[in-house]
Amino acid sequence: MKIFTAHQIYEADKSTIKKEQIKSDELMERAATQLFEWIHSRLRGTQVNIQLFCGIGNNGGDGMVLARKLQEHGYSIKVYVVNYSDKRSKDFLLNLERLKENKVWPDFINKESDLPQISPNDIVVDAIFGIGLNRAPDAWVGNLIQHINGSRAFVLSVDVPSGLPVDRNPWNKEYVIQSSYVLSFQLPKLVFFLPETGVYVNQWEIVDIGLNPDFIAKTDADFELIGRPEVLPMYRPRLKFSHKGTYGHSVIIGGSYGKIGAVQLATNACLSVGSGLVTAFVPKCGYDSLQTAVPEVMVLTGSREKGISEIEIPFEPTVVGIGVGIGLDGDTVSAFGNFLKKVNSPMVIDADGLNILSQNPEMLTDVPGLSVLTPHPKELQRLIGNWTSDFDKLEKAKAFASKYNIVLVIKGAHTITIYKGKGYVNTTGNPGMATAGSGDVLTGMIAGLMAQGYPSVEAAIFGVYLHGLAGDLGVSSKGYEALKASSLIENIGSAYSELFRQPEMEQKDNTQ
Ligand SMILES: NC(=O)C1=CN([C@@H]2O[C@H](COP(=O)(O)OP(=O)(O)OC[C@H]3O[C@@H](n4cnc5c(N)ncnc54)[C@H](O)[C@@H]3O)[C@@H](O)[C@H]2O)[C@@H](O)CC1
Ligand SMILES: Nc1ncnc2c1ncn2[C@@H]1O[C@H](COP(=O)(O)OP(=O)(O)O)[C@@H](O)[C@H]1O
Ligand SMILES: [K+]
Repeated sequence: MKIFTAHQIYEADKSTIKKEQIKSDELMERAATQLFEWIHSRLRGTQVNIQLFCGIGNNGGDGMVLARKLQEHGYSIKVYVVNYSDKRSKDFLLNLERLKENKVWPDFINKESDLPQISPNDIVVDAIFGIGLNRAPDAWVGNLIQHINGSRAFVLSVDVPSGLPVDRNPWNKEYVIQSSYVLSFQLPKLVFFLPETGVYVNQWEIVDIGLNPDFIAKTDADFELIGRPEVLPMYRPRLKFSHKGTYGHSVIIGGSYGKIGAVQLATNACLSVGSGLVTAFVPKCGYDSLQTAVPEVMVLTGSREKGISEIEIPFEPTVVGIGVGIGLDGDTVSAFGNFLKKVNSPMVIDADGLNILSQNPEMLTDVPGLSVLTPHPKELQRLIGNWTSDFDKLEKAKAFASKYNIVLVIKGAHTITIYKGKGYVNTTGNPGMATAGSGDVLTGMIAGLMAQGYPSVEAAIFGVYLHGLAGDLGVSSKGYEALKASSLIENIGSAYSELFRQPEMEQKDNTQ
């Protein structure tokens, strides 16, 4: 699903109004009716106090329509107009009048007003600001937002949490609604998925308001949300008359004394994701344990006992995954640099492989094009330098990936894969995966997919999705705390099956 900027959403609104020859208030009616249906199907008339806080723009207009519908269906409502400006939108005013015709008179809140009582049992509808927010809310509006946040009531935000701009970080972090649930119109917003701004959104859901599908299809987006519909077409089925040679020979290079487990996890994941053959290249100390732990994996060793000091692979691998557990010893760094000069096939580079590159940036030009680099935030910072916000980080990451013609996988709660100026935002995974070795598993999975012929960017997007799905299946039996990296590997097979589960059993993967 595409992720649009605020400007693109306004354009989509306009093109819908033009194409369908409707008036803007009809689109507002349509949007807010969907909000009403969502609430009504859950509350089914339950008498709970619903307090609606509406701004004076179109987000507030949505709130006005919603208030009218709730009132018409007998709900107990209290409506406030947060009167932060005299530039009221046309459709807001129209729907304010319609509400008054229904004999509902909102209270107007301004700078001098007392803050209304909100009980923890109330439902708050947050329709103060939408995607039109273009500066920090005034202090008194900020205080109201803080008051709502402090109420412990369930807060349902219309389109976006009020105070959260969609294309940048908030001006004032305190002046943003902490949403229990966001009903967002038509397309998801990038801020829902970034570490600094995603914290304002507990859960979200898309409300389809029928914006012009042709416009959406033909408009290029800088970011795309990756769910099952996006990854399914990437899947490469196994062929009846295939053999292990069809699915590539992966080589995983890494490990040092005390860190052989990283290679064990990566090779095992590589096999489990479907690589035809897997060879590990490790220092001598890793030989016995690897051969015992993963008998399917072939093992080559270097000449040293505890670390890698030269890398010789006596055949042409389909793909190389390098860096897990490899360490930063001087001889290892030289071996890594020399190997980069020799290798032609795209690689997956992780962990200390990335740290070696950060410390020796001249080596970056030897990284084969279309290689996949998989940094966690700290490793990314070492590679691209400091950033001032998540938006700045993404710009820098895009420039870095384009400069070296690589795929950059920025790992996190919503891992973002960057390639050719576009970002692909993952939707699977959970905090149970914040555990030692889960990144090693991802390295093996992406390498194993590349070995099978997935183009690098698809291997990264598909691998990240499948890795997160394996984690989601893992927690359903193990819980968050007990999930280990090896549990991810155990669940790779089920994750593949889950991809093809019938839609009627489907669950929405739209929670944080
Ligand atoms: N355009 C359409 O046809 C549709 C728009 N919809 C709603 O419209 C919203 C966008 O509406 P608007 O563009 O009117 O914008 P908002 O309702 O988000 O904001 C209202 C106006 O307040 C002003 N403003 C921005 N920041 C401010 C601040 N800090 N303090 C004081 N004033 C500030 C701006 O001029 C802005 O246009 C969407 O989020 C969505 O809820 C929906 O009704 C769906 C259809
Ligand atoms: N809170 C989280 N939600 C979803 N996925 C997570 C979360 N925390 C970590 N992960 C995933 O787990 C992996 C951790 O990788 P990494 O930090 O390299 O771990 P390690 O170095 O221990 O292998 C990444 O793929 C990341 O996206
Ligand atoms: K809002």
